[in-house]
Amino acid sequence: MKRIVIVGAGAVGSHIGALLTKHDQDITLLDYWHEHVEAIRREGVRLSGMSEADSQTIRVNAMHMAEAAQLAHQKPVDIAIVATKSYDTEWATMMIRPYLAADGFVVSLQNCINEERIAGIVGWGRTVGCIAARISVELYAPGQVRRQAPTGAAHHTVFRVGEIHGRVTPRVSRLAELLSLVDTAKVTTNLWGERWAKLSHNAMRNGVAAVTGMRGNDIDGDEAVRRFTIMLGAEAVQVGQALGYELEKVGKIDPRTLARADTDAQAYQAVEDLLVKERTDRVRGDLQRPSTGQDILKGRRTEIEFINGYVADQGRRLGIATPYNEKVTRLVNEVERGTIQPDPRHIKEIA
Ligand SMILES: NC(=O)C1=CN([C@@H]2O[C@H](COP(=O)(O)OP(=O)(O)OC[C@H]3O[C@@H](n4cnc5c(N)ncnc54)[C@H](OP(=O)(O)O)[C@@H]3O)[C@@H](O)[C@H]2O)C=CC1
Ligand SMILES: CC(C)(CO)C(=O)C(=O)O
Repeated sequence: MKRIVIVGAGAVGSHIGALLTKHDQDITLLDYWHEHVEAIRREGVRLSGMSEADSQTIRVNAMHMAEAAQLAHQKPVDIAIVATKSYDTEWATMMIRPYLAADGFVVSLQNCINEERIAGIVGWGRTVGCIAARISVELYAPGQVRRQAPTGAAHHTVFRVGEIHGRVTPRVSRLAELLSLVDTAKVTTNLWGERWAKLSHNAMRNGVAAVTGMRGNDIDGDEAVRRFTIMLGAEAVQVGQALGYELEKVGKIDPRTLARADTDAQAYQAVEDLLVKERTDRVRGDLQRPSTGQDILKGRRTEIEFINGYVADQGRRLGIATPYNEKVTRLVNEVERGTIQPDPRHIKEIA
């Protein structure tokens, strides 16, 4: 059996680690947050979801980051899943590197585009990417994770695992098989197109949640805020396409339509209809809050420079204007510094 260590047991890491453990996999969670690790050791990971039936408590092997050196006395790590925030990627990879098996590898199970950061430490050959599309989890108390997206059905694949070069290898096939114990999973031959599509999705929702303090369904329910998210998405897709990526769908939205939505009224309407429909169809629960919004509530650093900030940086490099992504990045920075408080008006006034 493969030994899997999850470095960064936040909402995503704890959720996946608990469900893999439930399916008898060899999982170790590794995290800095003392109370969280202690709560898991005492009581297990408490999962809840959109219905009562989703509630369960699973005992999981958890280690404090300060105990990581103990790994030297244990079975080498076959798969290290990095599920930290993007700004913690380098040290997390550096920390786990000495404990990897000879053929061990590191998987970025994060948002944003962190594979190059990981490859800089363990090499491209030991780097794998995995997108988690529509999992919507929140670590709202030590050891307690709530999910606000239904589990994937036949029409939606949650985990998309891919090699950097796009070929289907035994190790990514095996990883997708493992993740399918948690939810729907597949191997993608288009990791970069998936990554940029998810980045565009996050560019639409995460910064806006942080600046407004709004939850996912409220964002889609407000015409002015919704307009702003569509502009963000259009810019993000334009930049991704200019970089040469063949973007996959952004949520349910065709990227070519989204790219035109800032100038073409028909394209705009098509995107808006989909966003409104997602809300009606309840593709996310009412408690769902994009992770950057969760960070603000918790008074923690956000990944904004890796989401909207990154889109704006790449746009600048290519000579593509990204005023909406620039603006939301600046606003989130101000919220983080406490010079403004989260409020929908920051966005509504511009939109
Ligand atoms: N949440 C989601 O639905 C999704 C998230 N992602 C991505 O996955 C990656 C991990 O995100 P996510 O799991 O949401 O991150 P979390 O914010 O849940 O956890 C990240 C880390 O923050 C610390 N932490 C979290 N909450 C607290 C708290 N209240 N007090 C003290 N420390 C806390 C923990 O340890 P430490 O102290 O070591 O920082 C934890 O490992 C990111 O790249 C994110 O964008 C991708 C898809 C969906
Ligand atoms: C759930 C989703 C897609 C919301 O933007 C996400 O990835 C996040 O919260 O970071």
